[in-house]
Amino acid sequence: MTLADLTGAEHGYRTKAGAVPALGPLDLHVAEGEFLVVVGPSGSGKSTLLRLLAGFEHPTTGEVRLLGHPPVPGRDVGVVFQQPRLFPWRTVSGNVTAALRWANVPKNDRPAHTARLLASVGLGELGERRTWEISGGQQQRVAIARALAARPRLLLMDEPFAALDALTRERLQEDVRALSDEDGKSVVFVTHSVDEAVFLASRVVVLSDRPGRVALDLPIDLPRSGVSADDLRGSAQFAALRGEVAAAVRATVRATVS
Ligand SMILES: Nc1ncnc2c1ncn2[C@@H]1O[C@H](COP(=O)(O)OP(=O)(O)OP(=O)(O)O)[C@@H](O)[C@H]1O
Repeated sequence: MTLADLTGAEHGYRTKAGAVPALGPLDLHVAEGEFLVVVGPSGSGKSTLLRLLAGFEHPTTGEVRLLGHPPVPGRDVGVVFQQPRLFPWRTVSGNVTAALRWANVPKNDRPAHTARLLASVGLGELGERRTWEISGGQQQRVAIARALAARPRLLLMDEPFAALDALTRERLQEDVRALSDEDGKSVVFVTHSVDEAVFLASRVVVLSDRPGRVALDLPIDLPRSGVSADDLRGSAQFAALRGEVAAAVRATVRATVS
């Protein structure tokens, strides 16, 4: 079954200076279990695409459907942003428990769910810390656990690792890849990094310059188990796919400049 569908979807923002066309028209279908990574130049409408899927914005024309219906904010989707946006007055556990409360998980079940979610993002030992007592990478792990709390059918991630150092970023990529594979979780993930896109994705879409349209739609058939992350990143197949995506991104930028 198709999980999410954009059909002839366009979005423009109204500003004092007039309408700003941001995205589309776009036909894009996200299948159940897919890890779709969207790459494109700055301003090509990647965040707008996520906002449409989350139901934060409605298309100016065309249709957006999630499980066959217009998306409703907070229902069926979890969102992770570039900044973790945690509640500083709560502990790490408290941040996840709050999300479980919003998801109407019964009070007695919340401690066990919180422990399971924190363990799944590698934070089993840090539940009692305050959010300022953990690193940026760990804060982003809390944000992921919080987004998963409501068991969303679709996880939307908007450049979630952009502010992290290179090593932390690679560790988080490996963990998110494994997490989505174990869970069969459907993900739409936005990044500027071609390496990150090819490593994470089961499919990469490159958007053209604003208003973004599909410039490349490429299945990524890299093995999702049985190979170490280092071997995968060093493989000839990875290099070939990276080359193909990078060429499409360069072409969108050239089209903008010329
Ligand atoms: N609230 C808004 N009001 C007016 N214009 C907006 C608004 N949000 C985004 N835009 C414009 O819409 C276009 C697409 O923005 P969007 O944030 O979706 O792009 P993006 O690809 O995510 O960019 P980046 O890679 O820089 O984060 C841009 O030209 C942007 O300036």
